[in-house]
Amino acid sequence: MKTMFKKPRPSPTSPPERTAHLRFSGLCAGYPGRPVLREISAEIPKLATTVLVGPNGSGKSTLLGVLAGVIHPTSGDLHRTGDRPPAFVPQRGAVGDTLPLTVRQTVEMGRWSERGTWRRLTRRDHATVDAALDRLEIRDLASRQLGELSGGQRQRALIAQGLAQESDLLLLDEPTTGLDPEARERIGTLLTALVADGVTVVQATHDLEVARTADACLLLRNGRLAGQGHPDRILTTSALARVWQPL
Ligand SMILES: Nc1ncnc2c1ncn2[C@@H]1O[C@H](COP(=O)(O)OP(=O)(O)OP(=O)(O)O)[C@@H](O)[C@H]1O
Repeated sequence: MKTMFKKPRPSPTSPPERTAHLRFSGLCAGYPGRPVLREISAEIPKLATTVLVGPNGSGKSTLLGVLAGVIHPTSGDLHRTGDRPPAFVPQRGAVGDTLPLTVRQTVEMGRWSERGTWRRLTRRDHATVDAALDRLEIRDLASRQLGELSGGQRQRALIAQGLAQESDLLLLDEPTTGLDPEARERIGTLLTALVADGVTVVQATHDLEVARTADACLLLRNGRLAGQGHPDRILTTSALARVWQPL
């Protein structure tokens, strides 16, 4: 697998196109004894929101894991622009309720990749953590235990941890699942604002309403790409019926 971090230089003769933040081809990945992603080739546009849509088990989380660098592809090429590692916000359910961590400690973990696990946080790290808490409007929850929070509050703490990484690529696994409409809208508004601030956002979602507001969509079925492009063009009634029909 090749991973490139340099910004591609546009050729003066190439036609204008939306720059890709990530580009991958022939990507295969999975778990020991369980291949999941099969020959996926697609692009994630820079400074845009992209949704990964597909039935349970279609490979959305696995693809996010590959883009985050936590799952290594078994074959294929992955090219990434930007010089900071991606920030990955896992599914809320994947984070233990019983972890003895406060909200502030959870968000501080977002500085570990920069600072190292056991090094003291600098004044700048603390300022970054405070800014992330403020952005998610959870500064008043900073000393509460993660396990005592509501689902929406915990989700905001995990997103704040992602923001504290100060990456230009934010990957989120179902950030709005199980949230009430107000919490969902709050997160949607935040993600749109992040794009305006220079962040490329990719989220896996089951929420077709959220998906239709994205700039781009990758539709997955059984580990294969069933479509990519603007949600209006990809999430048609017939495509959804085809993708959701039993295998
Ligand atoms: N850690 C793991 N070890 C083995 N198999 C796994 C593991 N995680 C996921 N799988 C399997 O990989 C396949 C794809 O799972 P994945 O979580 O990527 O799908 P998904 O589209 O995100 O699903 P969902 O919508 O249910 O979250 C499934 O068959 C799943 O059982």
